Amino acid sequence: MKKVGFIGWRGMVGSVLMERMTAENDWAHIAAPVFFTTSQAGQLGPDVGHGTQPLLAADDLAALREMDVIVTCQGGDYTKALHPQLRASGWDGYWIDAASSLRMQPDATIILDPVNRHVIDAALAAGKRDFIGGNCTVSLMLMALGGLFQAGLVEWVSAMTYQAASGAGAKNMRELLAQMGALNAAVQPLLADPASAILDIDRGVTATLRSAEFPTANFGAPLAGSLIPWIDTQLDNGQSREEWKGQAETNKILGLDATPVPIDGLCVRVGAMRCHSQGLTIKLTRNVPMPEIENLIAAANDWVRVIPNERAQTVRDLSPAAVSGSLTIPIGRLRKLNMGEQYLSAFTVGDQLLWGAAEPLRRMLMIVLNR
Ligand SMILES: NC(=O)C1=CN([C@@H]2O[C@H](COP(=O)(O)OP(=O)(O)OC[C@H]3O[C@@H](n4cnc5c(N)ncnc54)[C@H](OP(=O)(O)O)[C@@H]3O)[C@@H](O)[C@H]2O)C=CC1
Ligand SMILES: N[C@@H](CC(=O)OP(=O)(O)O)C(=O)O
Repeated sequence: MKKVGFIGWRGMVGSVLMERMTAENDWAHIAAPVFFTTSQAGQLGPDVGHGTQPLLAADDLAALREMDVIVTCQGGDYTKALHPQLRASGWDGYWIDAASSLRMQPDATIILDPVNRHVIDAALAAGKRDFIGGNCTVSLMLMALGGLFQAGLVEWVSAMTYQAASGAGAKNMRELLAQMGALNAAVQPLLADPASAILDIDRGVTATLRSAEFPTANFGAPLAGSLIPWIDTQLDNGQSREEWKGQAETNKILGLDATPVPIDGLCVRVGAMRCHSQGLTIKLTRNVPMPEIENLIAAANDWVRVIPNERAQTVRDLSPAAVSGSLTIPIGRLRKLNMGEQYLSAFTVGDQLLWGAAEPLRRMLMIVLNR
């Protein structure tokens, strides 16, 4: 059995990974998992059915080099610091990583096996060793639209996103709730009085959103009762880095770098907790009837679910509230747009901590362990 080391296992993404591995009984495939830490070396690690062992230091190169497989959810700074040292030392184990740092490196493969198992298998056969989870928005879009890409039906995509607080980290999720609480508290007496005027309540909310005391240390702006139309850093061409990832990562995942499909849009942070939603405009390469489109999308993988373009089911099933904590990828609002028969609209929602982060890593680990 291969030796597997875990770094970042107690963070938000790492905890979801641990939960999923337990739910799928994955620990049975690992003789003695080794847990590392950047801050708690020597303390007892988690018990995943093999007893507890002291945590090892995550910068202990000798201990890391003992591993056949390293799975890290620790973040990009850790990857940038340790991965080059390990490879320079001659370590040729499998590196499975949630961080973005290595994704576009020529030797790295972006993993989303329900969509690109053929790319992963080719990389393994070619002796590649770096397998990196994709950007959450990209992975969730591909889980939803994989059937259309597979059929060669996508000429281009414009994605307008509605991204959850969790994508910015655990502290940001707390800050969103603190903002919600502050807004409610500011107008509580007026809310409790059914005779109060709604415009007075609204004035109180707006004043609170704009007040210096409103908690914005992590987001840098109000999110509850508002939104933030910029995610990640600014690029010279006017895109945000999150928007740039759409085309770059999608084409790398699909192995289409030679003839890339154009993908662009606007990425927006909204007050959802852990589900990213996306409104998609798709230009098809040819006019295909709606039932065929729906069949292609639905048949692409075991998690995508087509929601009929009908009000009651859409409101019930196509929202962060419905999807949070589940692996299901609903896609709905499917219809041809006024622009013409080759223009398709779609709306999809996905849990960004599951298919957006932890699940592709978990599945890649199982692919490697079962080789
Ligand atoms: N958040 C997301 O949506 C996504 C994140 N990623 C990637 O995953 C990386 C990790 O993200 P995320 O899980 O959100 O990061 P977290 O901040 O939740 O965890 C990162 C590390 O912080 C340390 N830590 C310190 N205090 C605590 C505490 N009280 N509870 C838990 N951990 C603590 C842990 O390291 P230690 O045990 O060593 O102290 C932990 O591994 C990101 O940097 C990114 O590269 C990828 C896709 C999506
Ligand atoms: N940038 C994403 C989360 C994330 O971690 O993305 P990446 O893995 O590409 O850095 C968001 O804010 O929603």
